Amino acid sequence: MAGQANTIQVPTDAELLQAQADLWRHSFSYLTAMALRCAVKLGIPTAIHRLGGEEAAASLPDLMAALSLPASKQPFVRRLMRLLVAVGVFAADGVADERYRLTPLSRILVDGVAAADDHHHHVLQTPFVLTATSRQYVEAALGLDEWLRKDAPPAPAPVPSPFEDAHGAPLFDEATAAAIDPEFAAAADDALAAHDSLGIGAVLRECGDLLRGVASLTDCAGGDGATARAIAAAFPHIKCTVLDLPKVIDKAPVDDGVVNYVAGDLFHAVPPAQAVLLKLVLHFWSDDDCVKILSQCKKAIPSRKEGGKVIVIDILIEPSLGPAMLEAQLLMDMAMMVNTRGRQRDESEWRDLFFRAGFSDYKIAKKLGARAVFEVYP
Ligand SMILES: C[S@@+](CC[C@H](N)C(=O)[O-])C[C@H]1O[C@@H](n2cnc3c(N)ncnc32)[C@H](O)[C@@H]1O
Repeated sequence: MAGQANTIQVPTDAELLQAQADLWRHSFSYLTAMALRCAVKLGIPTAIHRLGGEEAAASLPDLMAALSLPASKQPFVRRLMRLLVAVGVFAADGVADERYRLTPLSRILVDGVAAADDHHHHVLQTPFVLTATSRQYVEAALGLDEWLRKDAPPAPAPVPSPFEDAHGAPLFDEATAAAIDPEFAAAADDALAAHDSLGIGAVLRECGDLLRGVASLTDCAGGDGATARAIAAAFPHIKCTVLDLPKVIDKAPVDDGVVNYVAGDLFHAVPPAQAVLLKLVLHFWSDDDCVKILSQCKKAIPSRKEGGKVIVIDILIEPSLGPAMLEAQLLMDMAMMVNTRGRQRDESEWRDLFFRAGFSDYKIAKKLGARAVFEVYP
C-alpha cells in the first residue's frame, strides 16, 4: 500500500473544529503557566486576601491600586484574570464588574499568613510556581527533541537529563549554583521544600494506623527534619531519626531534643529503626538507584514479625483518578524526565522495585490525591 503514506484521512468538520481548538489549548498552555507566574510575581493572591479575606471579593480597581499597577493596564489585568478564573486559580463574582476571590489553589499562594487553626500548616507554594515556570526549566524542556535524538551512554552510566544537557549541571547538585545561577539554585531548593512539606499533615490525619505500634523511625533523606518533627509531635513515643547529606544536616536544628539528626548517604547506610520512611525520595532516582536505596532501607529494619517495614510516600500514577489528576501526575513525570534522572511510577512499576530490592510483600495503606502511602515488608 505504498500510496497510503502520501494521503491522509481528513477529519470531519466537527472533528476538525474540535482538533483546532485542542491544538490552540495544548500549544499555548505555557501561557497558562506564565499567567500563573505573573500573578505570583505581582502578588495577586496575597493582594486579594488582604482586600477581601475569605468574606469579601476584591474589585478590579481595588486590586490595581493594591498592586500599584497603572490604571491604563486595567483592561489587560482583566484579561489575565479572566484566564486564571477559567482555569480555577481564582474565582469571580459578577460579569462586567469583576470581583475576585481566592480558590483553594490560590490560598496556598498567599504570602505572610499562618493557618487559621492548629491542625493545619500554611505551606506557601510560590517558590514551586516560580521554579516550575523558570527560564531554566523552560530551556531544558525546549531541548527535549535534541536530547531524545542523542544515544544514552552505555549502562551503568547514568543518563543525564535534558536539564543537565542544557545547563551543564544537574538540578539540586553542589555544582548547580556555580554552573547555573545561585539565585535559581536557592529558589529550586525552596521549591523542593515547599513541594515536599505539603502533605505530611494529611498523611498523619488520614492514616491513623500507619505508625501504630512503631517504636522508632528513620526518615531517610528527611531534609531539615520538618516531617520527622511533625511525626514526633503527633506520636511522642516514636524515636525519630533524620538521615540526610552533611550539607543539609549541618543546617538542621542541632539536637532539638525531639529528633536525632544523622549526616550520611542513603546509598551507603541507613540508621536502624523499626520503620524507615521514604517520603518523596524515590521519584527523584532511576530504577537501579531506587533498588540500591530500598536495599539499604531493608538492612536497617527488623523482620516483618518484629514490625519491620518501609513506608514509601510518593506519586502513584493511576488513570482511575480521572483525567485532571492523571494529567497532573503525567506532567510531574515529564517534569522529572526533563529536569532530573527520576520518574513517576504506576503500581506495577512500584511492585517491581520492591521485589527487586528483596522485599516479600507490600500494601497500599492509603491513596491521598495524586500520592499513595505504601507499606513495604521485608
Ligand atoms: C526530594 S527531597 C526529600 C524530601 C523529604 N523526604 C520530604 O518529604 O520533605 C530530597 C532530599 O534527599 C536528600 N539527599 C539527596 N541525596 C542523598 C543521599 N545520597 N543521602 C541522603 N540524603 C540525600 C537531599 O539532601 C534532600 O534533602
